[in-house]
Amino acid sequence: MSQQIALRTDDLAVTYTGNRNVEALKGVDVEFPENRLTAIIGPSGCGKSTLLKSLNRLHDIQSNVDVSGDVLLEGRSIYDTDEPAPEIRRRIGYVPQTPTPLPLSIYENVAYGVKIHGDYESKSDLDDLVESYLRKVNLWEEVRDRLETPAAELSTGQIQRLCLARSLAVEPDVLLCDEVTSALDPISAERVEETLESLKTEYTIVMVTHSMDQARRLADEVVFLYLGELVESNDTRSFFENPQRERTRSFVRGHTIAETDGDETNENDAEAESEPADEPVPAER
Ligand SMILES: Nc1ncnc2c1ncn2[C@@H]1O[C@H](COP(=O)(O)OP(=O)(O)OP(=O)(O)O)[C@@H](O)[C@H]1O
Repeated sequence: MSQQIALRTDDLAVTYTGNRNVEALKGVDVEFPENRLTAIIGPSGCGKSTLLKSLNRLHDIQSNVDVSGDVLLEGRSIYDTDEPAPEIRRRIGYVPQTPTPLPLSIYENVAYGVKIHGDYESKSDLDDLVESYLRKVNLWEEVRDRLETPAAELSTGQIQRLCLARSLAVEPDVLLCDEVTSALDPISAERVEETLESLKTEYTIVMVTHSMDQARRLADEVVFLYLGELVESNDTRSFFENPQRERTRSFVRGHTIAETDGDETNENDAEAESEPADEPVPAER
């Protein structure tokens, strides 16, 4: 059965123009299948966040960023279009690393999203929708008795799930998640992972992560970037068990060793970044 493609890039290039030009993405062609979770991985500075932000035109709000090529949502350009950028960002939601609740109650944080989408007729409809989105992110049971308290009183992990609920409430087609567990303690991170696991059959999710373990656990597909270029993208099992490129093998091996040692930073980063992309790496020990 062939997989539907929700989102894809076409020769996407991004350059930061400032005191010096930084080519952060160089002609990237990558596909994100519908209702699957795709992890974007790669060493620090390889362009993961730049790619994620290109996928819903977040660079528009920054000066000094040149974007060329294209991003297509269900086959239609999100750059060459009359569709307003806020509507594009509603359809392709972005969840940042550090969650920021609105200075409102728990209820109103989610209701805010529903009101943007406008798909309710009565207060009771709104109540039902708020409950359903809080249930989707596994937060309902934890907050049902205190919906009117300020969202800021929740724990960071609960706030992250609340922000996910708010993003879902505008009914996006795609959800972009930028290292959404990295600011959380392990238990809160686990709850957010459980939430993403339950959402991924219903939404197309694209997630940047530094953790190979997290990519293995959660992702259906993996995209590996290196120095702004796409090295390899494949289903998760093939990616980790049968990488096609030497660069991928080297990166996965380095991370596996680092994570086994309890350090999720990539010990290979410095070494990897100093090597030209197509230089052969030593054979696996
Ligand atoms: N606003 C900016 N202005 C200039 N250069 C930038 C800007 N943002 C990112 N860069 C540069 O673009 C390149 C890619 O950065 P990006 O943040 O996309 O990498 P990343 O893979 O997400 O990194 P990390 O894993 O450390 O978060 C890096 O060289 C970075 O220094």
